[in-house]
Amino acid sequence: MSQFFVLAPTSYGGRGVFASQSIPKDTLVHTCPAPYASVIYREFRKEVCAQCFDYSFDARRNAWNIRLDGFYFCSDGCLDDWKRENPRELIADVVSAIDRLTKSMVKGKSKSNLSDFATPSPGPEALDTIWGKAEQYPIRGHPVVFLDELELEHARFVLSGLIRRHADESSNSWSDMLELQDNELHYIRQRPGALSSQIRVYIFIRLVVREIPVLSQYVETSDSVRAILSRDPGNVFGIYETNQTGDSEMFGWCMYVSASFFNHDCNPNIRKRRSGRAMCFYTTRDVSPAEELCTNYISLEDSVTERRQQLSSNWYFDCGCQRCKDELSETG
Ligand SMILES: C[S@@+](CC[C@H](N)C(=O)[O-])C[C@H]1O[C@@H](n2cnc3c(N)ncnc32)[C@H](O)[C@@H]1O
Repeated sequence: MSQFFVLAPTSYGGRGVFASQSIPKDTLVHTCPAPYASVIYREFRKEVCAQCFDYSFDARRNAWNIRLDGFYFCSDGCLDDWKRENPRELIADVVSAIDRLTKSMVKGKSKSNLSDFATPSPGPEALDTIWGKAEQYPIRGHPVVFLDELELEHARFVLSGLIRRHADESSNSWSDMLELQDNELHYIRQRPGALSSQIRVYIFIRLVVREIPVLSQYVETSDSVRAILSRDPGNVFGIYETNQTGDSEMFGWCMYVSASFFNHDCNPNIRKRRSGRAMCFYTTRDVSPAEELCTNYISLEDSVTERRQQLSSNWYFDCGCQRCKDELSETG
């Protein structure tokens, strides 16, 4: 995997990343060059470069930067990189299908047709049955399923993953993505309404791709959409400005596959830094061989109770780090 580390099981939380040698402070130990799937929130789409995710609105000229097919770029270099790395015509077809369908959504309509998908605290079998029903839901002859703003962002995120799957068909990138931890049950059990929301997203995606055969093959069953949706919670990274200040805004979110194996520690020894499209990890102190390399998923300034609460409700795990153990024993 890397000259610096190996992936191995931990005693407390699935797999982790362990140093395979001594690593000095401030070493770049890993770069994940690009996300597998990503979305920039609608309100930032004209202001954030679609390629390098930098805030690129030119306020001095009060003008948008370079534009192509509804995407905005900070430079010709970013535009060229984007054209080289992405299937432009396919993306344009998806964007125009989303725009068309969004215009014909009628608020409140069709939500009621989907009420039989709601169920409290389902087990794995109940989930399979519900998703099976969603696959049979007739999309023709019904009003377009209504998605709220965040559901639309989820649909865009999943579609970016399906487009990536198609574009990278000759590589192992889809099977690599499937290696990420699946958090479906935790997420759905903790968030009432999450399952019916995911089903609406799936049905909307079926509508988006119904005239796009290279993508419609991936939604005949719900497996691929479900695979992305169930790896989104607990694995994705927010897109923030690179020179992050305390009050920096989140522009959207990304799924970085090889960057998602670092566990959390409330006393981490690596830090992440986005560099354009890439996510980079640096050591924050000297690391010994066999030490686990851990980053932090949350702010480290909060109390042990607050940190554990955040990790439990937003990341779906009870933190097993040494700092939590020490502070919990101090607080009794
Ligand atoms: C982004 S993944 C990290 C890689 C993961 N361990 C795996 O095997 O794919 C986040 C998940 O790792 C586990 N995890 C990470 N940090 C942890 C910690 N400090 N305590 C307990 N579990 C942790 C949790 O299951 C969490 O949902």
